[in-house]
Amino acid sequence: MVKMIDVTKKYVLGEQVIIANDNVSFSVNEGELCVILGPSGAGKTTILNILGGMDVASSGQIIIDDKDITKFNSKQLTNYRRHDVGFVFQFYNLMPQLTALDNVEIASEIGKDPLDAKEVLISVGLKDRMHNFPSQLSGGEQQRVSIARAIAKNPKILLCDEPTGALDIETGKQILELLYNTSKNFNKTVIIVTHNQAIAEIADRVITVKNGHVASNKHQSKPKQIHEVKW
Ligand SMILES: Nc1ncnc2c1ncn2[C@@H]1O[C@H](COP(=O)(O)OP(=O)(O)OP(=O)(O)O)[C@@H](O)[C@H]1O
Repeated sequence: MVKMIDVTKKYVLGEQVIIANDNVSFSVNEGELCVILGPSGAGKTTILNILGGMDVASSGQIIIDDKDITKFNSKQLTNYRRHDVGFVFQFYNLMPQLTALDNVEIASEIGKDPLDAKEVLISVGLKDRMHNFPSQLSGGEQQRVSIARAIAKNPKILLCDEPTGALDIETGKQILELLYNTSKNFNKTVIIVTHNQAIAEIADRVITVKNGHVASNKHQSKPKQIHEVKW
């Protein structure tokens, strides 16, 4: 369902050419939770940005549901970002002047087949906090809002860049559990980028990235449960 084939991304800075992704190939199935693991600078965020249509590959193909998004024009790419992809970031990126509910509704309204914003907020455990502003919520609660925002527009794929990076261990585990349940209950493909090895233990698939290329791609038939993971 999500397939990268020989994707290379080069950044040209004057005389300098930086190869952020070097012939990256992998695929992730529908409903899988995939962790892309690697050290700082390995090229993880670049992969996520290219998959999400926020950056363009220098070469290669990105097949999403049998369509090559590298062939999309800018309107098709905007539609793809709008309808097919949900993003979750390390620092939530919520709109501070809007309540949790409004933050989720504003995103769901642009979806073709959105889920009910209130129901999604209830499903992420925020039944009693949906009328609060982001500044009135803890980091973990804000991340739940941002996940609800991504889920509510009912995309095919959730792309998460260090979603637990700003959270303590326990809150981070709750967020991972939520992402795992999202992949299973909503049958979404969830891709998480992280440098935290422990997170990889809960994944259906672990893709390790080093110096811009895929060093390993492992399917885990029995991933660990969140409570078994230590970091
Ligand atoms: N816009 C850009 N212009 C030039 N170089 C870039 C740009 N974006 C990323 N790079 C370079 O590409 C390489 C991969 O960066 P990327 O952000 O994908 O790594 P990462 O694995 O996500 O790192 P981190 O975990 O630190 O976020 C790095 O060397 C980075 O400096």
